[in-house]
Formats: sequence, structure tokens, C-alpha cells
Amino acid sequence: MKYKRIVVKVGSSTLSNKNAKLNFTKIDSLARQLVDLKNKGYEVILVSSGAIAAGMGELGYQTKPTAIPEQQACAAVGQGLLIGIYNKFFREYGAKCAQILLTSSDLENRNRYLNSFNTLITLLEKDVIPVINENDTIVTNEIKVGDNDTLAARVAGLIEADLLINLSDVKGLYNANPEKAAGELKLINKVTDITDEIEAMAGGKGSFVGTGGMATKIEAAKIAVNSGIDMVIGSGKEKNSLLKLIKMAERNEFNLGTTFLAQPDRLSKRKQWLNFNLHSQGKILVDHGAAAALVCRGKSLLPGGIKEIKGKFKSGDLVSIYHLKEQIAKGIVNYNSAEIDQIKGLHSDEIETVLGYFNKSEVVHRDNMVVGGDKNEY
Ligand SMILES: Nc1ncnc2c1ncn2[C@@H]1O[C@H](COP(=O)(O)OP(=O)(O)O)[C@@H](O)[C@H]1O
Ligand SMILES: N[C@@H](CCC(=O)OP(=O)(O)O)C(=O)O
Repeated sequence: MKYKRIVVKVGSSTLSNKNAKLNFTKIDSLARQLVDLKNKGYEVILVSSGAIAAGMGELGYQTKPTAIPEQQACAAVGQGLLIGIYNKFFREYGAKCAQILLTSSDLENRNRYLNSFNTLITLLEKDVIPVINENDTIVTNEIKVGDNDTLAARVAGLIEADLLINLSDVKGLYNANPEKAAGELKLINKVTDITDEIEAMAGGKGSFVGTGGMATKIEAAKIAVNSGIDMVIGSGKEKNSLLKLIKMAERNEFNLGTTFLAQPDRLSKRKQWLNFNLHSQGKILVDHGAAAALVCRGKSLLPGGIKEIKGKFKSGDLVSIYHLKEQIAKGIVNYNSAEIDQIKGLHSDEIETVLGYFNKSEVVHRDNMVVGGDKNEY
């Protein structure tokens, strides 16, 4: 077995019918395949979308409501339906499942991140299939993960999965958005490097229930491969597609869907957490010497190389580190923005005299820093 722990993400478009009501045949088939995989010795974790779609079907919405409270009401109704159906089918096939609803802040907070890990591991040890979704009923646009593609990739990193399968309503990544492209489409079977060209192929969602389309699947692939996890996007619509995709991946073949291959230089778990789960709270601009020390020599950031601070942040926050106009790293600061403003350009020996106390010589230690870094805004 090349893979042991597999996260499977399934989209709303696969789980629901055109009128947004749940597609029981598809859910039954997915549950059966997941239990088959578990019985073969794999550990499986399901990230399932579909709560809002199921709630829309139940409450009679013809289109996705734009008002957030209405979406949340749909999610509250739909999530119950969804987990009820999963529970029914899993039990029919002799397996147990558990519901875990996560928010972005659960993954940002280091303690809650580690607690989620402990719960998931315990469930796997107890032979339970975790079924994860975003806790849509309590998050608003500003603070939500927003799409289950990247949520699944973050969960795959959290749980140290070996493989992430993303089941959608398309066979994989095409050279152009099938909704818009004229002419013949080409399925990209294997991606070793997520280049700008690959990113440019990905467009928005295809169905009225989907979120993010191919663009968020590519974002997810970036998280997965940099966490050392292979990711396959494949069709969730065809018979036994999950089993077929895993068989293909086990054989190192690339004839179904799109496989994104894990990068050999994966980030450590701590660096994955800070890079893919934390939001940058400010900016530190550094000089040429500091930029070279960070990027070329893997050094920590000392006060001497700092030129300017932007934003107001606390000690322990994540900040983006810039040289000229380019983000060169992201890291967790040992001092707050006002303090860094006071010690910028100084030698570390002078910190205590200026601030009246001393914490660390480094403003950002290299163990708390990712060079380059996911560009998730400041
Ligand atoms: N280059 C592309 N290749 C394949 N699908 C694409 C591409 N660009 C955009 N899409 C759209 O992405 C959709 C899948 O994403 P989405 O609608 O969010 O579904 P899901 O519910 O499975 O997450 C496809 O139906 C397709 O219309
Ligand atoms: N959390 C939402 C799904 C969000 C989402 O990413 O949807 P999709 O693009 O269908 O995977 C729900 O359960 O309705």
C-alpha cells in the first residue's frame, strides 16, 4: 500500500440533484466505497459539502440565497439531513461515522488545531469515519474558510494524510473552463509543478450549488503538495469512481482525473500550520542584507535589517515580510508592532535598553518563518 491515510472531499454538485435535493444514490455509493476502503485497511476521512444545497432543497429555494443568515439557515437544516443520511448508509455497511464542524479560527488557534488533530486521530483509532464540514451556521464571510476544497487540504495537512481525493462534477482539470471554452477540451492528467499557466486554466464554479470552482481546487492542491500530500481531482459522478481513482494512484498511473504530485521538500507541520492557516496581521519591510540572509541563508530576522512596519499587530501574530514590493517570507513575531518600530535598524544588544525588557534577539525566528509563503493577503 503506497497510501494509508486518505482524505476524500466531495462537492455539493456531486451530492445533490439539479433541484438541490440530496442525491441518495450518490451518497449511498460514496458511503459504500469509503467503507470498502476502510475494510481494505485504509484510514478514511470525509470532508463533505452539501449542507447549504440540502437545506435549499428542503426549504424550497430555487437559487442560492445571497443573504448570509439565509445561507446559514439552509446550512443548519441541511447539515442535519446530510449527517443523518451518512449515518444511515455507513451503519448499513457496518461502519460508524462522526460529525466534526470546523471554522477557520479553529485551525488558526494552535491549541484548537492540536485538539482537532487529537480528536481525529482518536476517531480513526476507534475505527470511526470522521465526516467534516465547515461550521457554516456560525461563520460570516470575513472569517470563514469559505470553500471545502481548501478546508479539505488544510485538514489533510492537519491529519498528516498521504493522499487527498477531491470528487467533483468534472473529470479533473481541463486546459480551460468547460463552461466557457470553445473547441476541444484537454484533460490534464498529471501536474508536477503548479505554474502560473496551470492556475490560469482554472475558472469559477460550474453549478448553482458549487463554491469556488476549479480555482479553489488549485489553491487546495498548492496546500496539499507543499504539505507532502498527493492530490487527485476526479469525477464523483461515475460508478465506483473513488475506488478507481485510488487504485490508479496506488499503481502510480495517471490515466484518470488530475494528479498533483507532492513536493519532495515538504514544510514541517508547524510551518504548514502557520503558512496555510494563519492570516497575516501586518507587514515588515526589510533591507537587501536581511532579505538575502532570510531567503538565501535560512537565517532569522533580526531588528537590524528592518526598515519599516505597516499595520498594528501583537507579539505572536503572523506578519508578511517584504523586500521592496515582494513578499519574501511570513513568520510569527516576538515583539508587537510598536516595539519593532522602536528597535528597527538596531543591534539586538540594544533591545533591552530601548524597550526596558528583552524577549528574544530575533524579531522572527527561522523556526517560525516560511520563506516565500502562501500569499494570503495582509
Ligand atoms: N479548467 C477547468 N477545468 C475543469 N473545471 C473547471 C475549470 N475551470 C472551472 N471549472 C468549473 O469548476 C467546476 C467544479 O467546481 P465547483 O462548481 O465548485 O464544484 P464542487 O461542488 O465539486 O466543488 C466545474 O463544474 C467547472 O465548471
Ligand atoms: N460548507 C458548504 C460547502 C462549501 C463548498 O466548498 O462547496 P463545494 O464547492 O460544493 O465543495 C456546504 O456544506 O454547503
